[in-house]
Amino acid sequence: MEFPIISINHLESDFNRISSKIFKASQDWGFFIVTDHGITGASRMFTLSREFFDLPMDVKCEKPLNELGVGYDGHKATTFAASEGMAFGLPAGQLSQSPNIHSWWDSAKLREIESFKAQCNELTLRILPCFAAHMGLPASFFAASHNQSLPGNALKFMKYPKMPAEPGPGGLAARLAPHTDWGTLTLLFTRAPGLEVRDPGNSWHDVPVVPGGIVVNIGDALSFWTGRQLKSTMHRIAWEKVPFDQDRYSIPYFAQPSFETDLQPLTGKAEAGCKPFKYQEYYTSRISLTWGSVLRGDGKQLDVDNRLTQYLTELDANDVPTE
Ligand SMILES: O=C(O)CCC(=O)C(=O)O
Ligand SMILES: [Fe+2]
Repeated sequence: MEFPIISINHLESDFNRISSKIFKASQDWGFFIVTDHGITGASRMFTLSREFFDLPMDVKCEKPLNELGVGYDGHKATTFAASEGMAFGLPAGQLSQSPNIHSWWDSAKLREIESFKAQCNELTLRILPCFAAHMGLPASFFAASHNQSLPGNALKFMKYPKMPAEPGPGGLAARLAPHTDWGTLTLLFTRAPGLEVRDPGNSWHDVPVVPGGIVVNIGDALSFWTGRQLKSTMHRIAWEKVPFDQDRYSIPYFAQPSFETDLQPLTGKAEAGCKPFKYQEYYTSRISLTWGSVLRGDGKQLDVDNRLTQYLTELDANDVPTE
């Protein structure tokens, strides 16, 4: 089974053909890679990411991640993730007003982040109409709920630091445990292998590294909203896929609908237990499951991880046959 790689150079002029490929890949895999997307500046983002993560830990920790998805999400070496992150949430143009950005991110750097976020947002607004078109909906149907109000779309710099030794049996499960994303679409910038996804046959499949390509995946919100016509697919970064003595960097961009978006299943398996709810309800439950202890500052991460693992297992059981 070939992992879908789709050039979107002529998306607007050859809309039916290219949007069909995107729709089909999202139904079958929930994942695909886009090339010829026009986004520039990813290298500069990786440079900023490295420079920031190289700062001393106590400096980075001054502004820990908040519930609006802004700040440093560090110290994580748990059963869920062995990573640190710097998240830039909020709707377009609002970062400079956030009290949660460390001063190392001066106004010039924040302008660069905002302009990269704006390019990612534009790409999101090009891809979302592909789904609407194939579901008999107005082109702007999904796009209209994005980016004007909270929570906005989040760019996140991620570093999975190298480890002093290979984790043994019973040690950390993965650099990033199997999970689904919460929002509508994720764009992932990465140059390093390591990401695996569930393929349509439910086996783990390596996501190829395509130079200049962006990995795109469907998140839970879009999957619920489309009555699970589009798949929100489990993905992970296993230890064996990245040498333990190497750092790994990546930059996901998480597009999200506004909090008040009603995720009423539009079509499909609405009757199969998909109850309607607002995106805010889902966001709040996922943020507390994933980052609860980070936000409370009590360090009880393991407990949170167990609940998240259980929750994701249940979600997985609804979506795909168990092994
Ligand atoms: O770092 C990666 O390649 C994947 C990141 C990811 O899946 C996530 O942050 O949700
Ligand atoms: Fe993810």
